[in-house]
Amino acid sequence: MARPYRSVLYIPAANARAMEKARGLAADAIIFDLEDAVAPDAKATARDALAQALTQDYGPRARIVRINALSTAWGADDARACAGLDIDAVLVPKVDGQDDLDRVAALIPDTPLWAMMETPLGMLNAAGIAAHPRLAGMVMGTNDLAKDLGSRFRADRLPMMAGLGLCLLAAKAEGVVIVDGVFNAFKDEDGLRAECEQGRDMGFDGKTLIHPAQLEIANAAFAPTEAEVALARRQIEAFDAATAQGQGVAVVDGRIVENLHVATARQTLDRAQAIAAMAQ
Ligand SMILES: CC(C)(COP(=O)(O)OP(=O)(O)OC[C@H]1O[C@@H](n2cnc3c(N)ncnc32)[C@H](O)[C@@H]1OP(=O)(O)O)[C@@H](O)C(=O)NCCC(=O)NCCSC(=O)C[C@H](O)C(=O)O
Ligand SMILES: [Mg+2]
Repeated sequence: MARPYRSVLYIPAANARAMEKARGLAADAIIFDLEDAVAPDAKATARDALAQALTQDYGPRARIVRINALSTAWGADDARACAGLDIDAVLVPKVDGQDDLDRVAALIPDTPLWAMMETPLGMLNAAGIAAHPRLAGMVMGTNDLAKDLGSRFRADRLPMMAGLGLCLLAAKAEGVVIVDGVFNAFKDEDGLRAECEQGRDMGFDGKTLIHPAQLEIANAAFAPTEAEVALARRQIEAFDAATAQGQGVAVVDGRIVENLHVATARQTLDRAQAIAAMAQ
């Protein structure tokens, strides 16, 4: 992961004030939304407002545009408009399979694609979607998924686990970024913190967010803690010392450290470094 994606903030492209405000917010990435957060009558003006907003400097924050599906009246125009924008990725909603990405790729020559993972078919085809040559990231769409599953919202997200797990496996197998779905109750800090911790434990790179008040909690949850960074350094030092003496295993805090643990430790340090670079 060359850059962090702890906090990925949705902003309706019809909301000029929010797009301006985001230039100073502590988000690792921004999703400028032309899809569900924009009313049908506002789609065309939102597209124009977005093009204007993207002439501004968003600093180190990744800029991602969520277009409408090509099956809608707006999708093709959104895709063509993206081809001329200075952005990091185009996010395609309701991806069921590779064909959906092929169709968008044909309209947008070079920009990396991200996929909204939010339909039952998308879950079942996650491996193929992750393997698409233009795909660079996946975003869980847990609201649409719950709608299609007919599932209830639960704090432990048990009904979501099969879908979350399939998408995580697919993303990790292909080495693409994967961020968790939104937490709708944006004033419930404890609920958000718990869901971020769960997502971090599962292996997500970060969380999609709907309000600036959610940024701090997600940024903290998906960053390595000071203790994790310190442990990673000690593991690397201990392993280096062990190998210098011809041994393949070290022991730190009563636990073995082998080369695979060193790989994880290096990832932790790389992640901490990428996060520190965001603040500069
Ligand atoms: C949820 C909101 C409608 C709340 O808006 P509002 O009532 O304006 O909130 P506040 O008054 O508390 O706002 C305080 C200030 O923060 C700015 N603000 C608010 N939201 C954002 C934002 N997302 N990005 C940047 N800035 C934001 C306000 O402008 C205020 O600024 P100031 O004037 O300086 O005080 C609103 O937060 C909102 O619209 N959120 C985004 C909703 C959205 O994008 N939804 C679609 C994505 S979720 C989804 O589709 C999931 C997926 O597809 C799935 O299936 O699960
Ligand atoms: Mg959705």
